[in-house]
Amino acid sequence: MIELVDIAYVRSGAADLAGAVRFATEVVGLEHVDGPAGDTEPGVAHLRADGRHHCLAFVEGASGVIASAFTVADPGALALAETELETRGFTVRRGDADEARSRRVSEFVAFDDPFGNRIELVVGQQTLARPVRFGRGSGITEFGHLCLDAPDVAEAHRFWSTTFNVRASDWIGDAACLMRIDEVHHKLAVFQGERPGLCHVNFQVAELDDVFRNWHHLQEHDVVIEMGPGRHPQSGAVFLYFLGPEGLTYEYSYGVRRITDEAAWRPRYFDPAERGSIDMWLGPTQKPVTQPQLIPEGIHP
Ligand SMILES: O=C(O)c1cccc(O)c1O
Ligand SMILES: [Fe+2]
Repeated sequence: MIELVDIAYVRSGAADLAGAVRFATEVVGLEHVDGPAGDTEPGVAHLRADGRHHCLAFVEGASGVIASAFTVADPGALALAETELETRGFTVRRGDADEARSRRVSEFVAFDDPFGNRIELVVGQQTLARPVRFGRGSGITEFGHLCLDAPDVAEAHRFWSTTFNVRASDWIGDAACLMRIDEVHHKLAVFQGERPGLCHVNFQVAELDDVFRNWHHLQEHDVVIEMGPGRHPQSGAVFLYFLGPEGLTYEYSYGVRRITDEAAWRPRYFDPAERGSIDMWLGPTQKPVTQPQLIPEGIHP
């Protein structure tokens, strides 16, 4: 059993790197760590939400997720994880020094999950001591969770829960499984999708008001709201999903449940066919984009 400590980052390709960074800072509110004053690395931009050096890295190139990363405790744990994954039949690759530097970690290994999602396990993720210089006052407090796509959610849960210290917190039938690695209701989710991929990245905000302020801000800037504001019956969080450049879906949420009595928690099974199973406020599940011409260049892929 491999012990995951936390989520670390998502690394994603950006065909228009400057556009992806502009959206992440000016719209989402993240800090561009290696902006004009930072140490620049050609073709890579690091975005920060909390103490971590970054939780999102854009790499100039084809759009789409490159890897999703989790922290393990120390180099010994990483070495054990490497052996364990190889024993289970996975091809595991050690990152080289340049790759580790770009990720601001001391060491990492990479492998593909059974569905083809590239996963990286890291140690020594850099922490920045200075406060986050948020690009906008969106109220972000931290990188909340990442959500992967897989064609078979039950099989994905089986993989994650038997290989790692990952437990199901709640199910939405065979459409989704929300999984925890610590007290937070979920830091990893898997949604049913035809292909592997990144379903969304989530950022927690400080107040309920931030969700609604952000909603207005996004609307004023003609950002495509995919769903919300609404309330997830699973984590209890008030949420807002919106579409960024390069096809990346972001989620703000406030008020995610913490599971403090680990022994007492039983995962619940919500029915994806029930209208309130994703949004207990019964909002529309997808806002149709009726006027795509209103979406400015660089905001929508
Ligand atoms: O927070 C949740 O409970 C949740 C539920 C369904 C889908 C999500 O993305 C979530 O974050
Ligand atoms: Fe989510």
